[in-house]
Amino acid sequence: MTEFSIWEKLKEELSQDAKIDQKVYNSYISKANLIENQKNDYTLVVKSSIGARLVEQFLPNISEIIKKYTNQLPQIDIITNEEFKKQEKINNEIINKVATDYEFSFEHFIHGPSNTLAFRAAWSVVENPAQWSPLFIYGDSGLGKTHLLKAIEYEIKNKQPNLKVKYITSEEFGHQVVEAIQNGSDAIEKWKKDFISNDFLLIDDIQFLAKKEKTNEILFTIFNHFLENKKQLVFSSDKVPDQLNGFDNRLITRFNLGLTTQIKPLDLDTALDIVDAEFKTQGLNKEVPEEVKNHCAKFYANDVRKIKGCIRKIVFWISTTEDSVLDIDLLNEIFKDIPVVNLGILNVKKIKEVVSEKYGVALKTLDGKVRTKENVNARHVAMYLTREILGHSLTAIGSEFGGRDHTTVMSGIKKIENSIKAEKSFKNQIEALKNKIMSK
Ligand SMILES: Nc1ncnc2c1ncn2[C@@H]1O[C@H](COP(=O)(O)OP(=O)(O)OP(=O)(O)O)[C@@H](O)[C@H]1O
Repeated sequence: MTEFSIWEKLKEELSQDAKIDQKVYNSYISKANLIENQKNDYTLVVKSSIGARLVEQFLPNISEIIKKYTNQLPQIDIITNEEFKKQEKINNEIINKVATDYEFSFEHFIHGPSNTLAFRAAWSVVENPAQWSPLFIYGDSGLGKTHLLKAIEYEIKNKQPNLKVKYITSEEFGHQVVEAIQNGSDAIEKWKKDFISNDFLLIDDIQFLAKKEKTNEILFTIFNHFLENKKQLVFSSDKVPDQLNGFDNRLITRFNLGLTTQIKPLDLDTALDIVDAEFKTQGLNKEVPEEVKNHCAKFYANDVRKIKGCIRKIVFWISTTEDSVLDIDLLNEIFKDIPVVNLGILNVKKIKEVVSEKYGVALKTLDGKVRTKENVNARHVAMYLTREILGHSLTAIGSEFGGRDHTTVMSGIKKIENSIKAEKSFKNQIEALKNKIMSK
């Protein structure tokens, strides 16, 4: 018998019990709910605290009736609706927190050549707090910076609960500073005190605090406190400290004081491991052909978020379309509305082939160091088209074109953009190349 039917039975019997005041029954017992927490352990939820007190005196009667149905004397707690809602909220928060936190743990961070340094740096912060402070992790969007910050938070919270750790996005940080400032000097001091009481402070996407003078001033004092007291700071950003515009120089110098580490676009093996893990997480009970995995990994190696999105889409498609065969043709079908995701056709190699043919330069010189005018122009065009068609990040393009840094890539792309603006014939030439690549 479920707790619901027990309760319905109980109410029937209680309503006929001469020892129970009818007013108490009508106002409270008939409107209460009985919840079974575990076997033989119940919570009776009553609408108000007065009601709870009145019903309490009938607990022995209620227990006896339950025993008639379960053969055991139950444990019953009485709480009010309000208390119940609060408790339920806390329980839900705990459940959600555990689920999301665990997803972002070190165990779930797949590492290989492209991100292993950042992974090890994050882990060393957990093992030897403050030895490397601040730790500054930078890299393009979707490559796991937040994941590593949250993994540090998860690890400290669960394994070293004596240490206090605070993870915060820079937007939230800025928002809290503004709110505290609006509430006056006592509020800002109280807020700062609370902040510096942490042993670990992890601020995500610090680039969003650029040009926020007052917030940066406060960050500066918090920063100094952490350094002076040998506590751990961790920042993530999309750029190295020296390229962060809109920050005071004294903050940039401090960002550089500890350990700075990059997460690079994924190498193929790491991307493939992530693809495998994501297919497993999504619960696809079908063999995934190597060529499909390869395409997902290669195409999205510059953003894990996109790898995950792509796999979710594939799994959804497979689970809703009967008899579909998971192969490259199916991928092209799934992603046909997004031309750049035409997985069977487009990749950097194809772009390089079309460009080298057009300008009559050898394919390998596009990655090389030869700086004749023709080679440099062809290289810049190929980089520009890689950005334009595939949407790869500057850093990714740098590694795809012979290990160049992203500023070199940026200036090459800029030159092509300027020429497109200045010369109609050049613009047409680039358009024609683009069409050729897209239709290849
Ligand atoms: N190496 C990895 N192993 C497993 N999952 C990863 C890895 N890198 C990233 N992810 C997952 O990819 C998604 C995006 O990662 P995350 O939010 O950490 O990126 P980010 O670098 O902080 O991006 P942004 O700069 O846009 O905030 C998350 O679901 C994260 O768990």
